[in-house]
Amino acid sequence: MAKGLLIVLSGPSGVGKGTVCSALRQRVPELIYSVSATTRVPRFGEEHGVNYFFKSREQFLNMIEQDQLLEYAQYVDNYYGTPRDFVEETLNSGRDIILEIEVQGALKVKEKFPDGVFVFLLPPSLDELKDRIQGRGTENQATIDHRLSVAVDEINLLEYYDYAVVNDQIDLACTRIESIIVAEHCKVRK
Ligand SMILES: Nc1ncnc2c1ncn2[C@@H]1O[C@H](COP(=O)(O)OP(=O)(O)OP(=O)(O)O)[C@@H](O)[C@H]1O
Ligand SMILES: Nc1nc2c(ncn2[C@@H]2O[C@H](COP(=O)(O)O)[C@@H](O)[C@H]2O)c(=O)[nH]1
Repeated sequence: MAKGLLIVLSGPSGVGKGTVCSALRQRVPELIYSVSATTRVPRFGEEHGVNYFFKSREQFLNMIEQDQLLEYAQYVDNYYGTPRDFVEETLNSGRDIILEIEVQGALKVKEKFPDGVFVFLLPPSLDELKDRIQGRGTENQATIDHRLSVAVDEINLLEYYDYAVVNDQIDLACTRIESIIVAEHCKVRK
């Protein structure tokens, strides 16, 4: 059986990865979502096992030690990582999986899965990025400033990705990513 596609969606904080990914999953229900582990505290309405597996620092370090993570990164004040077994089992069963992760982690995944499809989501402008992250209202000002301060360095790593998608409108960004997935399925593998 052919393996599924590994799709990695990255981009700076506040660009709309979560929003676009949710909309994409509504349109492509067979697309499996990789739930990450994190040491970040849950935001209002977030659920363990749905949005993230929320872990203590000790539990997270234990997952690293047990080699349970495909990749992990320290981003701003917390750890984030992708549980390995779920990704491998999904791909081996022939289903496509999407990882919504930051750039350091995405580049580690690329080393392990060079055949993955790496999509970078871009904001229409840096001012719009700032407005979106501020407008979400989930982080304090110091965290927002920290996240924005790494955003330009993250965008500078765009060249390591296969596709750049501008998230100007959610529906359009989804259509672009859906088209990429269709094209990747039609690709002649050599
Ligand atoms: N195309 C868009 N136009 C306007 N607002 C948008 C668009 N896409 C997302 N947003 C808004 O921008 C904010 C940030 O979106 P979202 O939380 O999805 O970003 P993210 O990239 O997942 O952020 P993080 O990496 O911090 O988790 C949200 O309030 C969301 O509603
Ligand atoms: N390297 C990884 N990055 C991840 C993972 N899961 C999420 N993320 C990214 O972290 C930042 C911050 O997320 P937030 O939920 O606190 O706003 C964002 O860019 C996420 O995409 C992961 O498993 N590995």
